[in-house]
Amino acid sequence: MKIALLGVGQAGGKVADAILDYEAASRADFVTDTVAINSARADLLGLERIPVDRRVLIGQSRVKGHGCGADNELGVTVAEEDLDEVRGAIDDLPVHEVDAFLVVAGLGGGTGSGAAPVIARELSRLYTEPVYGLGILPGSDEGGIYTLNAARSFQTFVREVDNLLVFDNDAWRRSGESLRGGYASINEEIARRLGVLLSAGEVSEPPFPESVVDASEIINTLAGGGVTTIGYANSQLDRPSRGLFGRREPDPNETDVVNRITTTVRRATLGNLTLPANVESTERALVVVSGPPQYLSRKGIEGSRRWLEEETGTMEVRGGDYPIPKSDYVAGLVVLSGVTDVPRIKELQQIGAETQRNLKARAEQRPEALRDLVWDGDGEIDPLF
Ligand SMILES: Nc1nc2c(ncn2[C@@H]2O[C@H](COP(=O)(O)OP(=O)(O)OP(=O)(O)O)[C@@H](O)[C@H]2O)c(=O)[nH]1
Repeated sequence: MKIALLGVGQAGGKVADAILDYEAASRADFVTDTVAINSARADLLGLERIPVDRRVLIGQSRVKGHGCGADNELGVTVAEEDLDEVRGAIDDLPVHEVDAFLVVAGLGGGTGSGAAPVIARELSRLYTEPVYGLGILPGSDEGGIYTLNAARSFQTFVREVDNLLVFDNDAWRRSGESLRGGYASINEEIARRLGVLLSAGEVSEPPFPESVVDASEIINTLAGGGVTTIGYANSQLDRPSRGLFGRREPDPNETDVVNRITTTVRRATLGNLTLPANVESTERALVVVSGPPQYLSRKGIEGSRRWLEEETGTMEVRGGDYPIPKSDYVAGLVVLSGVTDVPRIKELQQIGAETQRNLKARAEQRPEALRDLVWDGDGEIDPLF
């Protein structure tokens, strides 16, 4: 699937950069064009892969290139005010070569959280191609305001896109990974998952897939809107070295191949989702199995599809393969689209609502508290003027 990629805010830009890294390392060409949009000049300068002339600074007259400081209403305002600048960049996109748009942003801050839904709405207004969002949820240790921002942006973003793919920074941390050392490894993980999905149907040299996951398979899986979570797992291959004279590797046993695929797909679905969700609440699903061609099997993929049908209770499960000859592992990627039972979103909304109540109550008490602080109780002290 060919996409136009728009990274909004710092997280959006960095994840877009990571997706371009993945593309450069893979055999496929799936990003037609990229645009980074931010209100912080330094964040735009820090990007590596997105071309300099595809970086758009918004909100300069209001925030002077310093970002929105986790104020996502300001994020909305600067995007709306500078929509012409954004439109200018979008106008340059070779839209005839694009199957869909992908707008990426961290939902906890100001710029990405506020501007991404505005940009998605504008893309939907201008083009007939689907507009997907990739929203990153903040870690729960980031604090109330980030959670409230994410809860508000989530509601709006879901409404403005054709489907919102969600990645929860918290789920990554709970899986035992650390957020320390920056977000580099988490961004690589996001890029890998999207990369496998989007590049599977865009292989330009043999071996070609037996069962191609093309753009229409992805679009049909994401049709109907809502929220999507993506599972991924891989199984390391113990491949014999080729020896001095490049002996051909013996073909693996068929039963082992099938078992490896089905186990990997189960692991991807049950323990490794970008947003933990009750699998039974899935509306549509898609499975892609990648690896060296001799480790891919129609029987294995069919078995995984059937297993997913049973597990999700939906009959709409699509599937295909993505041969990568030099890969050292077999990977299973599972897209669960239209999930509705997602405890983390409920938690986010609950904490967000508490934070909002707390902020409102404090704002109401503040004028009186400040008056008490500034004026001496008996009014004996005269102000200067
Ligand atoms: N996965 C991932 N998450 C990130 C990254 N950087 C920030 N985040 C998350 O995204 C949220 C928003 O942060 P930023 O993207 O820096 O914020 P912004 O959209 O630029 O907005 P302002 O800085 O407030 O103008 C944070 O609360 C983090 O949860 C990143 O590189 N990767």
